[in-house]
Amino acid sequence: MDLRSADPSTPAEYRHAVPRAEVDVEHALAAVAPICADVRERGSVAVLEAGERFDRVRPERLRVPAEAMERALAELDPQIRAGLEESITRLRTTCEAELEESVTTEVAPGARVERRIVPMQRVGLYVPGGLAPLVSTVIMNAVPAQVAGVPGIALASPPQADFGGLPHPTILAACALLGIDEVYAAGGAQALAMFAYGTEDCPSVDLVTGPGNIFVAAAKRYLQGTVAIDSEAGPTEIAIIADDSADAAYVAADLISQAEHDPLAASVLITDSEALAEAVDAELTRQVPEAKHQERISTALGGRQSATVLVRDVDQAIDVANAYAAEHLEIQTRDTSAVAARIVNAGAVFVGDFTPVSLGDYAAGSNHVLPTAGCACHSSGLSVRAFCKNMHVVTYSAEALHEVGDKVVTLAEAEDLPSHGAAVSIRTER
Ligand SMILES: NC(=O)c1ccc[n+]([C@@H]2O[C@H](COP(=O)([O-])OP(=O)(O)OC[C@H]3O[C@@H](n4cnc5c(N)ncnc54)[C@H](O)[C@@H]3O)[C@@H](O)[C@H]2O)c1
Ligand SMILES: N[C@H](CO)Cc1c[nH]c[nH+]1
Ligand SMILES: [Zn+2]
Repeated sequence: MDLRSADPSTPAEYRHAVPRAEVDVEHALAAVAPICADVRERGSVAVLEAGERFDRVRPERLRVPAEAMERALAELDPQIRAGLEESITRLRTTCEAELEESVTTEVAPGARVERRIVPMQRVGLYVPGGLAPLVSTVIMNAVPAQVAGVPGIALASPPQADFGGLPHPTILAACALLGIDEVYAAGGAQALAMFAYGTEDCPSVDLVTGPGNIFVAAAKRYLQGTVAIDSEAGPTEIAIIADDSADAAYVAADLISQAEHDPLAASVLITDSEALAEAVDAELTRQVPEAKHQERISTALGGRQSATVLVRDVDQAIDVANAYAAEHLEIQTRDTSAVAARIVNAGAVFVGDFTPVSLGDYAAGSNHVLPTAGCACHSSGLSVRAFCKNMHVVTYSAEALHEVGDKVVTLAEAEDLPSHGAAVSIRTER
């Protein structure tokens, strides 16, 4: 990979140590805007036509028939089923532990404020299916939604020309395993627009979640405001902070593992050891030719979005990592927990030699739908919290209102909104 030295200037400028992929969300917006507008205008037929154009297949209908789901589950390889069930169990354990309780506070006698946790009522889950059928993403989207108690769950994944226009059978099988029965054969921006605007086949949703390629990330940005989104979970990124104690073969394997997602995927090594950098490069040279998706991997590793960043020391490595805000950050150094404790910007952090990103992709119990393109500075990885809302439920007794009423009236007068005050005094002066 390209070797760059971190600018010795202020950490704020480290953001530019490694740029994001060439085709970033801004550029893709021009491609997705007309697709979304067309779906808004023409509904399902626009979704089907976009699928024909970009996925080279037109399913008979957008909604996947129940028998196709049942068949897919019946025909699912038992070993894959066992893997999915383990992934579901571990993620469900985490989601149930993270589910927040409603809390009631009595701010004064007879004056109660309840923070009620309420699930979204209808959500649209997106599961990528272009370069690889990401069956694990069905789990990452559906389990937190189900634990949150969302009553209306719809899922979309691209139609596959090899499967008669249905989404990949393992994706359908995972849906059936989880009891998700509202599934659509739609991908990319057109799928998200279908969820956001609704069509004659698919009622609109309150929230869209799930990762995707640059067009999916751009569609999320375009549709924000029409529908809530979880985060821009676009082309995959891995950054690794490693010192000379790291195992170069592990580091190279992890960089390759995420590069195989997408030619636009970013693999970034941040190290204070030139020897480690050289050893990782040698391992990449050895391992990449043996990889099934070596072309896609080489493109990703050779892109401007991938690099080895040479830093002065681990302190500077932490500053560069926090500025870059990777989707996945691995830490393979001495004293990994001390380094992990200083990370503030990352989609998820993987600590130590035996916690590779691939573990989190499938079965760690963490969620693999994570913010990319620097969004980890302000956005979170998908969790049960994304599917819940806080709603204050306020209940005052007459006595409690009398106790605070004059102050409410005073503040209303101060804002020249006297009728606000009158709505209180009509009660307290009776
Ligand atoms: N950030 C995360 O949490 C996360 C998780 C998993 C995967 N990913 C990323 O998701 C992506 C999956 O990408 P994918 O392509 O395999 O599947 P995808 O389902 O995201 O995208 C495929 C869709 O893109 C649309 N499309 C293709 N070319 C287009 C064009 N020129 N204009 C408009 N639309 C077009 C098609 O409709 C197709 O259905 C990868 O980049 C992977 O790295 C990210
Ligand atoms: N690493 C991806 C997030 O960028 C998630 C994933 C799904 N399947 C394999 N990997
Ligand atoms: Zn992955």
